[in-house]
Amino acid sequence: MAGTRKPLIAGNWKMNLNHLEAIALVQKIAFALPAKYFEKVDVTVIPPFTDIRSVQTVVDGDKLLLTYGAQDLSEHDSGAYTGEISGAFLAKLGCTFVVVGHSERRTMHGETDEVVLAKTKAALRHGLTPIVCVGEQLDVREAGDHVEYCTQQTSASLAGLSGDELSKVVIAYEPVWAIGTGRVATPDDAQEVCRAIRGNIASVAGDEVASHLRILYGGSVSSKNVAEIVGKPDVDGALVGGASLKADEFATLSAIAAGGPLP
Ligand SMILES: O=C[C@H](O)COP(=O)(O)O
Repeated sequence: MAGTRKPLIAGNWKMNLNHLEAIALVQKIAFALPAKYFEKVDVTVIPPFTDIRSVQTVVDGDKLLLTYGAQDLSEHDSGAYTGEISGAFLAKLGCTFVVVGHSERRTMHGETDEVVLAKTKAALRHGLTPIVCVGEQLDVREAGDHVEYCTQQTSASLAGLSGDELSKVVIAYEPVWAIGTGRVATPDDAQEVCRAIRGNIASVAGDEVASHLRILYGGSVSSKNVAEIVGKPDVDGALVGGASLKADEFATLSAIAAGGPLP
């Protein structure tokens, strides 16, 4: 992580925790992370849609410094799209971030780079910060094509965005083979791809935009490995799945990303 970029720790709860459990978890995380940590790290939680209003109430009521977001949004703003959620609704609920193109949505819901791009544009239209996910499958990694694959996926998922728009995006590199498997990429693996993604952004938007862009790593991040991963120069934080569901663990890894001390 370079000095000019503040690390971001984002806890993607996936389809876990109801709204009552969400309130309890947010309160525990907040209790474990007093204000001093937020000078050095941004911490956000990404609960299911049905929890967001409850999380908003706790964050606003207790004036918490952690932010929150959503796991997906519609590429459309309103209309006959049953089951979809507009970015306008998320903005109204005070969301800061929205995850776009997570590999679970790309794989299970057939989201293409074109859909990811449309959703990224929708997020930006509504003043949300998209966390755009890219990452290779195991066969791509084993063939040694992961760098090219991820830079191409990044280009296609962000195609045509202006430098100003790109400066409002967060990218998350999540090798699919490391998600939920306990098989974490090495810090050097994460650095290799994050560096290439930054270079790719620099080639289309210039060094200034690229040098301010936050690029996260995701895939089996925990308090045991986060220090080494975010210690790499082009890795600016983590998108955390399983370890974000336990308050102590999530607070500890956030504190480590802040440079300590442990809570
Ligand atoms: O969005 C988070 C990632 O999919 C990582 O999940 P994980 O930390 O459970 O491997």
